[in-house]
Amino acid sequence: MTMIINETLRLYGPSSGLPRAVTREVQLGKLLLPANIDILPISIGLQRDPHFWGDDAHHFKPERFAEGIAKATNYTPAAFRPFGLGPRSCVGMTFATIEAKVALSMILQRYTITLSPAYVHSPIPVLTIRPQHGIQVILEPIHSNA
Ligand code: HEM
Repeated sequence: MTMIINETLRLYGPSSGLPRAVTREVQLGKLLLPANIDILPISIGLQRDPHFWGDDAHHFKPERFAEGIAKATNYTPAAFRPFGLGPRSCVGMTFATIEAKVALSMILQRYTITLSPAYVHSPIPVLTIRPQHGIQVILEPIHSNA
């Protein structure tokens, strides 16, 4: 389940970019950033970059996390940062991850989930990344008394 959550956050994490204030002139690779500007590094670009993730970067492949995040990113922490990075990273990361696992476990103990034929894949950024037309699924009870 951890691998599935990580892969979901890699491709469809709620945060598409993390705004940062540049307080002093800084060289960032080939770019010379002047002081007193705001920048928006796009996380979703890094998390889909074939340089880090390979030619199948756009495919949903949870098994790429089978040996952990460090191995999946080839030891490049900035390539996977759905909860940010560094001293201002998300304080709710552990809570959110556990909550997702508890909720999913409760659903999967009771139902099988199939994607509805009505589903249209169209993730869009509206403050956060979200499915433009919702996610229609078919839930079937596993036990007759569910
Ligand atoms: C899947 C769920 C969540 C995701 C993807 C997420 C993602 C993020 C991201 C990307 C940041 C910005 C980090 C940065 O600027 O480097 C952030 C900050 C923050 N998040 Fe979350 N978050 C989630 C859930 C939560 C929850 C459940 C809580 C509270 C219980 C929470 C509390 C915070 C707080 C307080 C900050 C600001 C930290 C700071 O500025 O020092 N988040 N989160």
